[in-house]
Amino acid sequence: MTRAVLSLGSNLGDRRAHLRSAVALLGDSVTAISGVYETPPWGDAAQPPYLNVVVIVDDASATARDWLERARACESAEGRVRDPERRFGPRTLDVDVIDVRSADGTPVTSDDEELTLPHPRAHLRAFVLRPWLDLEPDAVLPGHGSVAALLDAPETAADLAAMSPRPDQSLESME
Ligand SMILES: Nc1ncnc2c1ncn2[C@@H]1O[C@H](COP(=O)(O)OP(=O)(O)OP(=O)(O)O)[C@@H](O)[C@H]1O
Ligand SMILES: Nc1nc2c(c(=O)[nH]1)N=C(CO)CN2
Repeated sequence: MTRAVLSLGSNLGDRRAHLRSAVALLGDSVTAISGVYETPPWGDAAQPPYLNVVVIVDDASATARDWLERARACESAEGRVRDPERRFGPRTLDVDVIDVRSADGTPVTSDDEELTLPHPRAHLRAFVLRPWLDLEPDAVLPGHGSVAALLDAPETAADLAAMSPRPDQSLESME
């Protein structure tokens, strides 16, 4: 497997610094970084807004499981503490594996609780779909259709309207 779409989010501490550190840790595998968006918290409203980006990563030797391990390593490096009482609560860094493709472009699917692919809630999250669409206007989320259509759906409308581009927080100079 070679290519993955990762969603990075932060709403505690120096949010941009956490995102930057994660991109640096992912290293040469990063092939594209979206613009940064300020986004309303999804799933648990009583927390500060997030900064979110999507990155595309590519590594011919990486399995889907390797992308999960790398995502977890980024979260640990940024001091992510899990609160068992708040599934979608605040965090220094969240890195989710959204979509993985094998070398020929075939989507990798998995029902494993440890690694579900595509990510089971990505189709409901404007904070994933909007920056992904910026990078790949023809993107498709396997099992759910085009990312552009998902962003037109009522499920994502309110969050899409409430999120805003933050060019002042851009990570692009790291590419
Ligand atoms: N596609 C995936 N990407 C990241 N983690 C996943 C994925 N599928 C399953 N998991 C599992 O989900 C567990 C919980 O992850 P985490 O605490 O980051 O969840 P969350 O970010 O609060 O919620 P969400 O998964 O909805 O983004 C992880 O330990 C991981 O093993
Ligand atoms: N806006 C936004 N909301 C979230 C995010 C995130 O990255 N951005 N991550 C979460 C963890 O699942 C829960 N809610």
